Amino acid sequence: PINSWGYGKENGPSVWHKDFPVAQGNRQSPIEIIPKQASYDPSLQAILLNYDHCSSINISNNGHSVVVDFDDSDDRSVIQGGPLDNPYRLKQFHFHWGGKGCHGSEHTVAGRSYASELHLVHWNAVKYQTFGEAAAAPDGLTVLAIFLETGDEHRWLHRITDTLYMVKFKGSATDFKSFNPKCLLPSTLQYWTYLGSLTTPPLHESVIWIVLKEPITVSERQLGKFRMLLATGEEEDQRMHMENNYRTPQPLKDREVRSSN
Ligand SMILES: NS(=O)(=O)c1ccc2oc(=S)[nH]c2c1
Ligand SMILES: [Zn+2]
Repeated sequence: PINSWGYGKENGPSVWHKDFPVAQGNRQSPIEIIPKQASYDPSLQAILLNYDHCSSINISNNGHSVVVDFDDSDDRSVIQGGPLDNPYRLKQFHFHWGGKGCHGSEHTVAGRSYASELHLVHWNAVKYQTFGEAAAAPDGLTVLAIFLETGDEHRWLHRITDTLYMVKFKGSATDFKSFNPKCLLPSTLQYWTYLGSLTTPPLHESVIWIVLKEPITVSERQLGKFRMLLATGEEEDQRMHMENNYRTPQPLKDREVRSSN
């Protein structure tokens, strides 16, 4: 069935095009970012994140990642500025990670990948009525991507990793209130930006990507807790750990990557 996609040999990124032909489209994500080939655009503004009154609702395991959902019924948590024409509302954030070592990010930078990548997903509530409608529109979504590299322990990530045991199984969810993702940002907001897509099915070409240049540092121990999550449900007897849930870079085709200062 169409919703059985995953990251395994039989249902992974190399066969997604069978159910989702746009996988071979002209603005697919992720991409390899080559800093020297990115064009510095002085007209690009700074990224503005107004997350102060953000309201996270819950944390859940959808079998592909662990997702923190937000109340997006008003403009309390928005991203604006940068390449954006209007504010985009925060809907959810989730992660992609590897099995071990330094693979796991989706975007790569001059051939190097990071251990993990955090995606903060926002939608254009000025032009569209629902997330679903925006997710299918060329300027519908903006995803802020943050690289995670391993090193010292991240002082705030434990708030997430301490709850992962409660969402071990696919389909599980638990309350996760008043978490402000601002605590997961690096110290500078320099970025690359380009037009791309969702990196998981349905792979809609609806994302204005904003990829931060500066990674955040998390410990191997913290990252290890993500790998204890299961891609399978409690009732399934064949347990599969959730890891290597990343798509590899796609052809840049006729796109340019712009760089902020
Ligand atoms: N990995 S990602 O491109 O940020 C992304 C963001 C939102 C999504 O909603 C569906 S459905 N699939 C998605 C993938
Ligand atoms: Zn993602």
